[in-house]
Amino acid sequence: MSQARQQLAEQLAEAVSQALHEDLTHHERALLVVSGGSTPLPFFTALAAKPLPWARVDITLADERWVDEHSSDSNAKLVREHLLQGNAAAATFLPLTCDAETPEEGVEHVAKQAALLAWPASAVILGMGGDGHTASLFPDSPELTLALATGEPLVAVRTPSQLQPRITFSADRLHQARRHFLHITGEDKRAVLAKALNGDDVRQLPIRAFLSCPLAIYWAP
Ligand SMILES: O=C1O[C@H](COP(=O)(O)O)[C@@H](O)[C@H](O)[C@H]1O
Repeated sequence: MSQARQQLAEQLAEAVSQALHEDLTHHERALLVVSGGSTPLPFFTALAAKPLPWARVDITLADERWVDEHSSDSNAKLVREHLLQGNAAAATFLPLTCDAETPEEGVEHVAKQAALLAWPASAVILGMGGDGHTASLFPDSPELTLALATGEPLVAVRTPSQLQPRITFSADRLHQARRHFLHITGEDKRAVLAKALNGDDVRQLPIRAFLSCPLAIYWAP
C-alpha cells in the first residue's frame, strides 16, 4: 500500500466520521452505505478505529454479488472482516443477500430489510470500475435503464461482463443520501473519471449519474 493511498483512506475516514458525528447530533441513528471491491480496505480499517457511537450506526452496501457470505467475492465478507472491527463492531450491518437462490427471488426480501434502515443515508461511498461502473450499475447490463430510472430501492442485475448475478441499490436511492464520496486509486481510474467528466452519456459510463450529486472525489495514484 503506497503512502498516498493510505493517507487518502485516512482522510476519507476522517470526512465520513465527521459526517456521521454531525448526523448523530440531530438523529437517533445514522446510515452509512459503502462499496465493495479492493479499494476500500484501508478506508474500512481507518474508519473502524474512529471513536463514534457505533451502536447508533447502520451500515449496508451499495451493491453485492449474489454469492455466499463466506465466498471471497462477497462484499459483506469484506465489510465484516475489515470494517465491523474494534469500535465499529457495535454497528448494525445489513448484508444485501438472503437465502433465496437468485437476486430476482431475493430482492423483495432484502428491500423489506433495507426499509428498516435510517434513510436517507448520511453518506454513500462509491467505488468505480475500469468500465465506469459504480455500485452494480454496469454499462453492459440489461437492467441498467431500470436501475437508473426506478424509484424502487434495489434492483437484481445480470451483466454479461460479470461472473455472478448481483443486487444493487438504484441510482435514485443512492442519490437520496446526504453526502456522496467517490474513492478511487490509480492512473487508469483517473483516466476513466476524466473521460466521464468530459461527456454526458450515463449508459456509456454509469459513474456519470453521480457526478453532480455533489460528489467529493478522493483519488490517489
Ligand atoms: O464490482 C465492484 O467493483 C467496484 C470497484 O472495485 P475495485 O476492486 O476496483 O475497488 C466496487 O465499487 C463495487 O462495489 C464492486 O461490487
